[in-house]
Amino acid sequence: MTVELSNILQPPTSSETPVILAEKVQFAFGEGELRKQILFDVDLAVMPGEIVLLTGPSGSGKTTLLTLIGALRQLKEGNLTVLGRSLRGATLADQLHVRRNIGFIFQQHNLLPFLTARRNVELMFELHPEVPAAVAQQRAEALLRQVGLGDRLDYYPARMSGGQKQRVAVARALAASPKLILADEPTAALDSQSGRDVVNLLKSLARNEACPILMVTHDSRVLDIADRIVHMEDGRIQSSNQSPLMTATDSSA
Ligand SMILES: Nc1ncnc2c1ncn2[C@@H]1O[C@H](COP(=O)(O)OP(=O)(O)OP(=O)(O)O)[C@@H](O)[C@H]1O
Repeated sequence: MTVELSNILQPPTSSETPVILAEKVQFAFGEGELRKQILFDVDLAVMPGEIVLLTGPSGSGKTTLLTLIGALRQLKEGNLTVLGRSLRGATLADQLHVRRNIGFIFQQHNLLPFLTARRNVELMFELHPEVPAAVAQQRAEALLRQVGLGDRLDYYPARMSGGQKQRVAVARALAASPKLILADEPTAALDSQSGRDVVNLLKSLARNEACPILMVTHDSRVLDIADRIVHMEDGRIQSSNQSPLMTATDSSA
């Protein structure tokens, strides 16, 4: 058997290492009598390039799990490794490393109202001072063109529709070439067509950059973008499946 030197010198390829690995994750809000456990023994692995949707009833713990994965909350029980960093008892430096490498998209676009579309996207690079301003400007402009807003570069959020604002949020999330996108109900505030446009854009841009996505959604209209759907109930993962569309496509092949 021939063993390539490059295989010896290099660590396992990233395709073999989960971007997110949660093992027996528990989480509770409050202390003592007010303690309320929200997550129970959550196991989840997301591989590079995967698009995984997290569904489940209101209050089942989806957002809580997403914020733990995004290093926006402190994990105390169980193990959670994101982008190669263990988040249990993580230092602030580790948390910041993980956050800097994630593109976040929320239900509300969270654009700054006093900045233009272009400046809202460029703002991401304040977390990356190593990127020269001219490069940041070019990247912001190119992404806004890719999301179909080449003619809105200097518009303020107040002059854009909900779908356009969410497209700016997609451009912003992808600006600094994140290694993971976490999206929480990104289509909830949008009409059906705008919602589809936003997730299709997100999918194609993320695919171009081989960036995995973990998206919380109640929106049955966008389930077909998923490689896999993970369903949560009462703080537990109930099932993990291929998307209905993929299953339908497979069986018709
Ligand atoms: N800061 C908090 N303090 C106390 N309890 C909280 C806090 N945030 C969320 N919860 C509770 O944790 C549970 C899970 O909330 P979470 O937002 O994770 O659910 P979800 O599945 O994302 O719900 P939805 O689909 O409605 O957004 C809920 O019972 C909620 O009331």
